Amino acid sequence: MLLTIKDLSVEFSSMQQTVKALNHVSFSIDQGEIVGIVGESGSGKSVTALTILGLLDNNATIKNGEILYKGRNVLQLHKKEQQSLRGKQIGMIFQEPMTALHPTMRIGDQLAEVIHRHREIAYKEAYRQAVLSLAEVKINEPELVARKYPFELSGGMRQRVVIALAMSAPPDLLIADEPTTALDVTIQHEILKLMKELAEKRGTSIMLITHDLGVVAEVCQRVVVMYAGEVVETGTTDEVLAHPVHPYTRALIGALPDLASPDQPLHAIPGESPDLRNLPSGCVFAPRCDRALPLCREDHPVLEPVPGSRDASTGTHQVACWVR
Ligand SMILES: Nc1ncnc2c1ncn2[C@@H]1O[C@H](COP(=O)(O)OP(=O)(O)OP(=O)(O)O)[C@@H](O)[C@H]1O
Ligand code: NI
Repeated sequence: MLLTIKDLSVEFSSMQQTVKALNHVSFSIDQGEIVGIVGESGSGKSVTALTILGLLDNNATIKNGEILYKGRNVLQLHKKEQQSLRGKQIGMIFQEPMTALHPTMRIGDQLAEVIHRHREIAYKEAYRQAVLSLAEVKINEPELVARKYPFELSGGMRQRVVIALAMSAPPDLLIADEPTTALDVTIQHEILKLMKELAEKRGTSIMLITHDLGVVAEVCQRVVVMYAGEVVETGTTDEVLAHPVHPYTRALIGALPDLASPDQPLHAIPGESPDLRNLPSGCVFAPRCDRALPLCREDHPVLEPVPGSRDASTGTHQVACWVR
């Protein structure tokens, strides 16, 4: 495994209250694998990414767990080592491409600068490779674009540049947090396809954070479904989409726009996610669950292999639900 997260719990203290953002989160990402992390707003997707990257806010405390990257616990690295891990071994892409770009530096220079630093090659050669990397992310007329400033490009073009930057080291793992959310739908598909192609070509793993199960279905081999700071279901994308077990996963699938009958309204999931300052003692989803038993309100279910599932032999399909 390239990345293994074991039993990770993270809390934030703000205004004398404790927000339990992550509770015993465990999952792993294999070499070359594209894994989707899906869940509604506030489920802990970004906090998971920021913990891996060592970028948590100062009011965060890691209460429990470890994050093994190539067998080393990144939570025990010094600031300097974490910094060199970021960018060089683990690339990052966030929702808003402008935040990753220097506003007053030409595209080619930004890329060349990073390539020069990471690959330790002369600047002139780095610039030549920068132009090549623009061509690799399917930017037409790369020499011309290299001489432009970020504001001169469209949102989709900027995100392509950010992908080129993030892949320049080149990293073994790319963490992409809602990389296409700010883009319009046709551009979204192009960017996802590009990320998938590049990852396959280079053997890069991707942790793709999204609230959109449709995105997961399009590019991810495996999926981790999060709810209120917990992993509630995980497995191969095919298995989880075809045989979802957790009522929350089922609800997410039910909320997908039905391509066969586009006139159907979207099914929103009724109810609200729990208050992370005051979590229920039983299952976190029980208050919204239409199949909840008395047991579900009392006892907290943990992730366990789904009995009888196609993947049961390898134990990859797992669910945290009493009604499985
Ligand atoms: N610095 C912080 N201080 C206090 N609470 C925080 C802080 N950062 C995150 N949180 C809380 O942690 C929880 C998880 O947040 P996170 O950003 O991981 O959600 P998410 O799944 O990425 O949601 P979204 O889809 O909206 O990006 C939220 O309730 C959020 O309010
Ligand atoms: Ni987020």
